[in-house]
Amino acid sequence: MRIIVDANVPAAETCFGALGEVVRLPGREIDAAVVRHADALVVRSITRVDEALVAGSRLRFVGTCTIGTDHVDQAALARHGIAFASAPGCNAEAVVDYVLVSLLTLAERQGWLLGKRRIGIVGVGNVGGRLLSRLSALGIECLACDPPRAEREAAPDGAKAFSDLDTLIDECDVLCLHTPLTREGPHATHHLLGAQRIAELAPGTVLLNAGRGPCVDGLALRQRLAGQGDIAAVLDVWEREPGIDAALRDLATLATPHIAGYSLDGKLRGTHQIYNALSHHLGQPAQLALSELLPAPPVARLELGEGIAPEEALRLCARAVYDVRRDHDSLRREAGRQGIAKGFDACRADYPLRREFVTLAVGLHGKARELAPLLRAAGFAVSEP
Ligand SMILES: NC(=O)C1=CN([C@@H]2O[C@H](COP(=O)(O)OP(=O)(O)OC[C@H]3O[C@@H](n4cnc5c(N)ncnc54)[C@H](O)[C@@H]3O)[C@@H](O)[C@H]2O)C=CC1
Ligand SMILES: O=C(O)C(=O)[C@H](O)COP(=O)(O)O
Repeated sequence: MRIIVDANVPAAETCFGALGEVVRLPGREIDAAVVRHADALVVRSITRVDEALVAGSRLRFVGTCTIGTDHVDQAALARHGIAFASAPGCNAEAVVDYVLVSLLTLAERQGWLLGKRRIGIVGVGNVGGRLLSRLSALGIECLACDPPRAEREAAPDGAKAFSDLDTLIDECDVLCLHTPLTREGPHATHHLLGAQRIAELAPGTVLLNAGRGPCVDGLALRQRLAGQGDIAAVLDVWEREPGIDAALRDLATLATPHIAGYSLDGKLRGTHQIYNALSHHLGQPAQLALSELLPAPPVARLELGEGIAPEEALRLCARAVYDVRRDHDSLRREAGRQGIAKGFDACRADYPLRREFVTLAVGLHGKARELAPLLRAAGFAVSEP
């Protein structure tokens, strides 16, 4: 059994080595010639899995260790009788950490309080739903937009859990996009934020996209940022990755190379979900538990004494786990050194160790104990001695 695995999949040998011979390759080098003599293929989001890749191969299983599946032509796999699995929700907590750190960073730079902003969440699935829960627990006012869910979950009394996108644009200070990329159907998301909606954003709005790049019209956004300069953008995903628009990157307040979900925890969950799926496909029991793959966190504990303001405490704890400014700076630096596309990929291939908020235990002392509900709501493990 020959299993081709993307070189960016952590713990590949540990997991898939138990099921067959593992051959590791950079995702962009996985082509039809490589796949021809493989039985299983394990990818991340940068390998386009389509008719041209799989036709003529003896593949029986394809797994993507990612949430997004827009790089996989599932109809082509079905035509060739190839089983498919993805990893729903695997890195959703990491994306929520990314959003919180980014907004806390922006709040610090621009001099506002996150707690005073109204946040619109577009796409309320595994990522958006967790974001909504954490922000609501923090006492932050949120509006949620998810037309497919609104249709499925319409309440008999007509009560509305969801708003439409134009209401979010009118009423929110921050818009967070967490939609999949779809190009067809009544709720297609390609250029969901197109030129007209971008023109309608009120001055001062923050637009954060951690879904897929083509959900936003990058040219229209660049023109708005360059022309009026009165909104702010936090962009993790881009049209035409890795050859992204350098001018748009320069105009974004925070610009990162598609790493919102790149916690070690999230990546290992993705590997483990596909390991389970392939084991199941082969009719073998999965022997490895996820807990066996995760190391101890590098920063396990932080002690807070009194005298620290609530949002400052949040920012401090968040940055002890993950500081988004590092990823913003490394994209700029590596693009300068290697060119935009190579730099973008290099930042992702050599991504430093990052864990999730839940791995940080926060000790609270004296009056700082009052911060316990806030820090728990943000996702940290809090202990009050
Ligand atoms: N930047 C990054 O590193 C990452 C990006 N992602 C992206 O985020 C996307 C969302 O992830 P999950 O929440 O786990 O997916 P999910 O499938 O659990 O949720 C997506 C939600 O979007 C909703 N939706 C679909 N069309 C919509 C529209 N036109 N307007 C508003 N809502 C719409 C769906 O009904 C669903 O509830 C993924 O498909 C992936 O593309 C996911 C993980 C990491
Ligand atoms: O899970 C997803 O969906 C993502 O966007 C991934 O975090 C992207 O990671 P790569 O597949 O590009 O390594």
